[in-house]
Amino acid sequence: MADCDNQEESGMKHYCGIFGAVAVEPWPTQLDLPHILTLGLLGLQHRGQESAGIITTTGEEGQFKQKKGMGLVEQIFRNEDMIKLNGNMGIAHNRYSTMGGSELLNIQPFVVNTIHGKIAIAHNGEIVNAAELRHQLLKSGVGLSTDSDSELLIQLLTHPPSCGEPDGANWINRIKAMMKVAMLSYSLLIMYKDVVYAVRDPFGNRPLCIGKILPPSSFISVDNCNEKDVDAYVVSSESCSFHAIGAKYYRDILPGEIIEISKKGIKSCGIVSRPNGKLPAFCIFEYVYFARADTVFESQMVYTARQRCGEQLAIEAPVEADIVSTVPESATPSAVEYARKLGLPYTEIFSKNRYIGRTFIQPTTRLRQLGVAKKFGPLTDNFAGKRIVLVDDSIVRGNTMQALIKLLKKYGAKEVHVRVASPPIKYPCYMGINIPTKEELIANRISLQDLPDHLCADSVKYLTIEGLVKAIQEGITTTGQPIGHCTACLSGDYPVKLDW
Ligand SMILES: O=P(O)(O)OC[C@H]1O[C@H](OP(=O)(O)OP(=O)(O)O)[C@H](O)[C@@H]1O
Ligand SMILES: NC(=O)CC[C@H](N)C(=O)O
Ligand code: SF4
Ligand SMILES: [Mg+2]
Repeated sequence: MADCDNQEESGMKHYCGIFGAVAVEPWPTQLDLPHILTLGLLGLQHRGQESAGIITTTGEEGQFKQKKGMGLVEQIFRNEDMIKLNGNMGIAHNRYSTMGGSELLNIQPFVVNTIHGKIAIAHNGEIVNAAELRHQLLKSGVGLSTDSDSELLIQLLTHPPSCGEPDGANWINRIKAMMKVAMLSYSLLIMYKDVVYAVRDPFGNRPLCIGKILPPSSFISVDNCNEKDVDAYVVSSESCSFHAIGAKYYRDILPGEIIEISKKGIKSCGIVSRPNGKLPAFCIFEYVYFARADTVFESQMVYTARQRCGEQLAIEAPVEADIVSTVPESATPSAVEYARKLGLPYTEIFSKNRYIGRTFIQPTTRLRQLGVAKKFGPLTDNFAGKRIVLVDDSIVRGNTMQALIKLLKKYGAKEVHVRVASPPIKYPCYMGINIPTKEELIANRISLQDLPDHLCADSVKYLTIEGLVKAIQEGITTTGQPIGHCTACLSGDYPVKLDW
């Protein structure tokens, strides 16, 4: 049996969070925009912990104010920064780097000067044809100052579209021209003078939704309110960030849609279609693991979608046991529902230290070999002598699962049956998620047959791809829109043909 105790990395990481806010007229707004943006970013902290930035403007003279820094939101934005960032609108970004190192230079939002004034951009995703776009831009005489793919998008926007601009800058046409050449994935916020544009790539690979801040005493519904009832519009990678600022989820931005937000309200400026009538490819792992459970995507709460995955897992892979438990956090809704479906008691067996982050400095070898014991403590009384079903949302390298089972067995578990609420991850992702190389993925290293032995488990079963897609799509109630999800890391079926 291979020993993974000295490997600490776990999970699929690297996805950014973007957040924007525009106060409605009259300007100057009475709202505290810098705090709204900071709290918005804080609600998206799980999506990016390397660095963060906020850019605001009064929207009047085209000037931007900015604050950027390495680290967590709380460490970067201080009260004195809030005063300096005062404005009527702004965009913000939490970063996990996918292209371009994790350093000051690459912190977003990016700003450039154009012939019409400054523009700023915040990007979540990864451009799959970045190498080709970089080459074309450099060849056309554009100088680039970073290795980031997001800089390519802002540089593309500085170019007037081929149809020309007889009446001055036409940002919708520029955005559409950029969307024609930049291949997924991107959810974007673009700020220019007194307008923020919110954009999702035609496949809708990364999420983006709109919320409304209504007056605190308002009883008006978010769907039926007039524009004059709204204090501000907010845009976010996930609706979970709306709770802390008193905003209500209004709707998702559709795949390929361009939304214009100004002090007058929001306006949809059209939808850029996908090639050959292909279906959308919203990342299914946003549901499985990335997003916070209280987020709403495609009209359903992530927690509820995860519950359905657990229910489907119970249908596909039942097992006789005394208790069902979770690998906290993101697997919990699936575990709870797996237990309910099979009529087994759900019991917590781990206490998780929530303060162990990714930036934890590598300690000495002796301490490092304690592996996940730094992250999880066993609740021994709850499981000693019992047959356990341990549910996790995903297995990537297998480090977490192997170490946890060893811990459970060491403290007296009788049997441990692993049930995974998503299928084996076999392929890399080129769309903004840093999945380990093919060779590091446990599904490519160890056969299903040998996996229980490798993990020290009594049995291991995964949810099927069909089961996962069914569980996710069943809860989507929006009508009239095509539904489709990317499952490329599970199936090898990528939304666009890749050249490498
Ligand atoms: O197979 P591995 O490479 O070890 O990674 C898999 C684990 O990583 C993730 O959890 P994570 O601890 O990142 O966060 P969570 O609290 O959201 O579950 C995921 O939920 C699995 O538990
Ligand atoms: N994870 C992301 O969405 C990253 C955005 C962009 N590719 C960057 O590296 O900055
Ligand atoms: S390959 Fe996997 S992680 Fe990447 S976008 Fe598709 S479903 Fe999401
Ligand atoms: Mg986990």
